[in-house]
Amino acid sequence: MSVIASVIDKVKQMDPGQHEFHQAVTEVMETLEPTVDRHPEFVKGGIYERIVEPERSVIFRVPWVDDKGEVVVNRGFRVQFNNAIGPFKGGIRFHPSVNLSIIKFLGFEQIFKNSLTTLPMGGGKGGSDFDPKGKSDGEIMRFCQAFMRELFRHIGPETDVPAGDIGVGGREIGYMFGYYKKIRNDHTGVLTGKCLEHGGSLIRPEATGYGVVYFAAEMLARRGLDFKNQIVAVSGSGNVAQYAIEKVNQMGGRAISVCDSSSTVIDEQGIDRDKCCYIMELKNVRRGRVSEYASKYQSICVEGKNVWDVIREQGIKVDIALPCATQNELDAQNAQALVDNGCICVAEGANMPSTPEAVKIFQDNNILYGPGKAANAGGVATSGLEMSQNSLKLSWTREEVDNRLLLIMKSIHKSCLDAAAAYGKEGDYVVGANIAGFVKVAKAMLSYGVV
Ligand SMILES: NC(=O)C1=CN([C@@H]2O[C@H](COP(=O)(O)OP(=O)(O)OC[C@H]3O[C@@H](n4cnc5c(N)ncnc54)[C@H](O)[C@@H]3O)[C@@H](O)[C@H]2O)C=CC1
Ligand SMILES: O=C(O)CCC(=O)C(=O)O
Repeated sequence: MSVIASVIDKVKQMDPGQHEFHQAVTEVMETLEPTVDRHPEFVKGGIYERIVEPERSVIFRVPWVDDKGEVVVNRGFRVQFNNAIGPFKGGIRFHPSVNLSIIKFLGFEQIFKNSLTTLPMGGGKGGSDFDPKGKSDGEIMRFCQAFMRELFRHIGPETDVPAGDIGVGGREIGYMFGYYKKIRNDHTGVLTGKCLEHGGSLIRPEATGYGVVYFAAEMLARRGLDFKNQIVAVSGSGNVAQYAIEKVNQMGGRAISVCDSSSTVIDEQGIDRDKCCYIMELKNVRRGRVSEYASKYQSICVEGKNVWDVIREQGIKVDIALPCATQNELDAQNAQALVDNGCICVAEGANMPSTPEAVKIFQDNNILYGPGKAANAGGVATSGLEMSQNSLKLSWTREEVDNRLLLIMKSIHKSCLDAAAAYGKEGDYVVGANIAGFVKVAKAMLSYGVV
């Protein structure tokens, strides 16, 4: 049995039931096969076995008091996966589905994504099964403080630097940072995604959504295409989706969809600047449901279905697909429908949103397919820029950060293509992203000896 197959087997045996983690490991490991012959030193150094095992996983109790005065207990996680090239770095997710498998898959992906950014950041991820939906602001604050009451002892600006993810935005980062500062008496860059007033970076809120569009534009340019007049389907309606829509509009495309966990809205006229501002206010301030959009603007609203189901069922024509909601949201049936309807490009704003079967369909049909770890790396890259500004005690302008983001996305795109070509898989962004991200981390791990 090859070293790769035996590593995948061992992960499945050691961690039965961690389906998302198995999926992420299998997807990455299978594409690393060509590195085995090229780098016998990686095999000898046990790199393949070591890279699938987190440095450490912390699981902790998060007790807090709700508005009725009752004690609620949630579970907290921080998986510090790999710090070979820099401090552990990756977001925190608050969602009822969170478990160890999901946090491990996200932390594992983060290793390669962060390596691709060219910045010195290792991979980690955290979160809780806490459900922010319907909670008051006071409850959110008390939960964030309770979460940080344990997390603080595991993180630090040179150790592990968390940020946001699903259910964690500027408000939550503010509550967590405020509590960290209070109990450590230390105003330091221990979290990113902070508000501007306490050390955040301009463009960080926009970075993941803008970055995914910059990445897609690079892919399209290879075929002499761009965003102008393209019909773009976006899923989700949170941080990544909102700024992806904003950038699609700026680049002359027409974004036609959003969704949340209750419903999907399709607006074939296009979600223009004003409608996008409405969604931002609805989601970030009023914390309402996307179905409200349909009572304000002429559009289709379908309850209980995601964007990709609705697009398939209604036969809606889409040129570019940007899945920006959550893992495994886009399955084979919906991928086939996109292909059949003439879709030319899929760039993932979310982490692992396409199932393995969907990815195969995109690749078999020569669709420009940009996997999340490359296409959505602009968020963490800009977090890296926030860390640099915090260390320098400086704030860069909006233009400066946006320029750096654009250059980083171009560089990630090139690294993917270069690595794919170097390993005999010309044009394959999946192979390219995995190998380019992996080789740098593997070399760093090797240089430390067996630790
Ligand atoms: N925020 C960031 O900087 C980055 C986020 N990502 C990924 O992007 C994705 C979205 O994250 P954010 O926009 O930050 O989160 P968010 O919490 O701001 O928004 C998530 C959106 O997805 C929707 N959603 C979640 N689960 C869903 C489901 N089961 N069905 C339908 N809709 C669902 C939510 O309703 C919400 O609109 C996640 O996969 C995250 O890991 C990736 C890189 C960076
Ligand atoms: O900005 C960060 O550190 C994390 C972003 C993130 O969670 C991700 O890239 O999935």
